[in-house]
Amino acid sequence: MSENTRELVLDMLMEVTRQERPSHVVHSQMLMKYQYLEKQERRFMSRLFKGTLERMVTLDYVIGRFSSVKVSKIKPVLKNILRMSVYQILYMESIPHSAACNEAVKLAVRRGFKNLRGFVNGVLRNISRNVDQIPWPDREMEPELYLSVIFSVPQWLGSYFIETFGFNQAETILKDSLAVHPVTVRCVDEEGVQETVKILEQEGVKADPGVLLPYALRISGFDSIGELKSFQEGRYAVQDESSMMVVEMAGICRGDTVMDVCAAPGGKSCHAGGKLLSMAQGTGDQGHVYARDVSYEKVELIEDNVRRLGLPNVTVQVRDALVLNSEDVGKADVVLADLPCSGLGVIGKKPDIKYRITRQQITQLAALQRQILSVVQNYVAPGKTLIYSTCTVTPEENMENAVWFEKNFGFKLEESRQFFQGIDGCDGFFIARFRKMEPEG
Ligand SMILES: C[S@@+](CC[C@H](N)C(=O)[O-])C[C@H]1O[C@@H](n2cnc3c(N)ncnc32)[C@H](O)[C@@H]1O
Repeated sequence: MSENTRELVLDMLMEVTRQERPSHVVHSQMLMKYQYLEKQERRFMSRLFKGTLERMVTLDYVIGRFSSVKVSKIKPVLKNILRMSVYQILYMESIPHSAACNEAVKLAVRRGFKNLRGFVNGVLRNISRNVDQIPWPDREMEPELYLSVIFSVPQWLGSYFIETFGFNQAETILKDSLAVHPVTVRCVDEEGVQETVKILEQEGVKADPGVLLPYALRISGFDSIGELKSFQEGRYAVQDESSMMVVEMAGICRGDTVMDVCAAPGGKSCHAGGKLLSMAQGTGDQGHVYARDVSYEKVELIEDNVRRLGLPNVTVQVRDALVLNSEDVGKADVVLADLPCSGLGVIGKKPDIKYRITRQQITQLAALQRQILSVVQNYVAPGKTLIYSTCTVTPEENMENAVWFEKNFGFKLEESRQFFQGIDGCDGFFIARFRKMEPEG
């Protein structure tokens, strides 16, 4: 790999660790921007970038064991150079240790740390010589530190998971977050899944069935999904099966009015719109989805998906879900409230979440969810449905909020499901379906 490739990865890591942009955005922009690079180089960059981020706590632990300077005292650029080099040494068998060390030293010099090249070289050579003697924490004696270091999560999060789920389930969830998973897609033509499989195979993509739904596929063996013709033609949408379950559980009927109050990038709105279209079956009764989000930037993401998937019955609007629209009161057959959350069900896909989230933010998010629910419940027509969902696993944001909602508003909790990554074969996700009570008399 060229020096330049490693330098690009360093820049990407700097952007994420300075909290300028989320990792999935930095990664997809890299794939778009460097389309001219060899496939092999782009794969190397993806692996090194994602791997280093995913394993950051683990890498810092190892650096800390072999460095004379405390990790917290190492300058951010040098720290990221060390992290990505230790990642190569520990996890990339095809890279000789000497190459990882030499390239790191050159990179440090190019970034103005000429006088620290001995330090970088020393730490990396020391790690390289002792890969088999790293003193990892003990699973039985130090369970919290063990989860933190082995599965690369902040220690408070490891402790929180143990407290909430017990050690074994916490370990299963965290282990799955580091596993390599195929990309899950929702076939738009639910009846034509086999045809989509054939088209994907012609593009050199492996497609396996999903575990929860017949129209879900797990695809792998491609570089960037945006470059696949089948994707550009709108044959499928990238969506986890847990998220597809939202529309499945909503019980949408022909001609329904659906309000998706936090819709970007439009996964569930597009699913609902497609379902309504296929239910219409030439009757012209296509129903309607109002897909809303808080900003123009967010709404543009929904528009892109609606356009690509060709859905005439989805209207995209900028709306703040915290502000009541009086003209919508009692108008919806289905309100989808897929609310902002801590995202702990998707830390495998978006590893920066696990480093940024705090215990206090979980509590704040649970309160925000309550606020939004108390506004958007007004849009549900009597006898109709509200779906509350999150891509997280914390009881505070999920079942506790569902119980609170049933207790405080005129709704009946009809069904709820909590999915766990590593247990249910999908992302960690929560869905609750409520029915609005009809007025008495
Ligand atoms: C979990 S995501 C929604 C994912 C989406 N339902 C999908 O399936 O593609 C939560 C969304 O809530 C939006 N959001 C946050 N606060 C909001 C508010 N006050 N009003 C409307 N949307 C908001 C965020 O911009 C974010 O896009």
